[in-house]
Amino acid sequence: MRTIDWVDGAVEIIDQTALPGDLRVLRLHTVGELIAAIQSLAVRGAPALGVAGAFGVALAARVHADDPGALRQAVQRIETARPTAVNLARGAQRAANLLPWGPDAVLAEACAIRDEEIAASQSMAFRGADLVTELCGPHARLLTHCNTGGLCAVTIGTALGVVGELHRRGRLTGVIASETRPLLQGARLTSWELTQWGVPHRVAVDSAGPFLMARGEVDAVILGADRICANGDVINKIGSYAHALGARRAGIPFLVVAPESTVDEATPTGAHVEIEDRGAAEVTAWSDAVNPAFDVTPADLVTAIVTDRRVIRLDRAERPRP
Ligand SMILES: CSC[C@@H](O)[C@@H](O)C(=O)COP(=O)(O)O
Repeated sequence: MRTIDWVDGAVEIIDQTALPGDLRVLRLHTVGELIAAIQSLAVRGAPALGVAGAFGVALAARVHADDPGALRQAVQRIETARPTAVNLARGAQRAANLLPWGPDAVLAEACAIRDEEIAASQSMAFRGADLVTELCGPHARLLTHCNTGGLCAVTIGTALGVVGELHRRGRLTGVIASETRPLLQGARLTSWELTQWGVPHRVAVDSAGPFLMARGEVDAVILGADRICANGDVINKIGSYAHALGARRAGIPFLVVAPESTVDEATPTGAHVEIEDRGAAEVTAWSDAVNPAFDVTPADLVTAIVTDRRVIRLDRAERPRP
């Protein structure tokens, strides 16, 4: 089942706010509905956001075919619906480049982006599984953060795709999914996906990760990215940096799996990236709160980045942009 697709003139998504209780499909007919789905995290995760951005422009191209001003405004609203994952603006912009050739050309480009993400997921799963075995030996116990499965992409996923591939190869001896406060992408979504795939796993509270590593219960941390900067800084779900510090202290690899569509060679470092602030309400109803949705893991804490085309060994001074 695909997380996001174009079906009979509308965008269909799995509503990730309803999981794990309900597996519900939403049909989005307008740019407004699509933006609301992005902002509520009904569709989320960097690769899926790239596809959503492109399909959003395909929707806009149909509705505003005769109104260039409204079309431009719709594209801009889609690109900026969430700020941190580079895929969203990139996917929207790629589809928007086809606007002069009409709505069918835009839709074809959006479908190409969808298909490229499916191929990228498959490629990362193989490449990442090989690297985990190289670094950790024939049997690995992995800790993952946030949700990086098929739900964050179109199918398969990024880091969780590697976990699934290692399971298929019989090379996995344990998975810990950190619950990922406050919206519980790990406890709700990763746990649901691993259950669907038949992968035994346990959920840990976020703050337990570094201690479990220190106690020798984890062979590597593996997670995704919303943006990878030219110097190798990794922007990902809040809590990733703490896991990187724990991994460095425990002396285990910290692996980032993300498609090339997430590598932003135009952004020099994490200091240049807007970190989404999702407001206090998601954290607590009874006291003030600060709620940054992502953090920056400095490049020197990252062992390797696995994309669909390359393995960048940051521990050997390689960088996304040489
Ligand atoms: C390749 S998925 C990697 C990231 O997009 C994922 O870990 C993440 O941080 C998603 O954040 P979310 O706020 O759920 O969209």
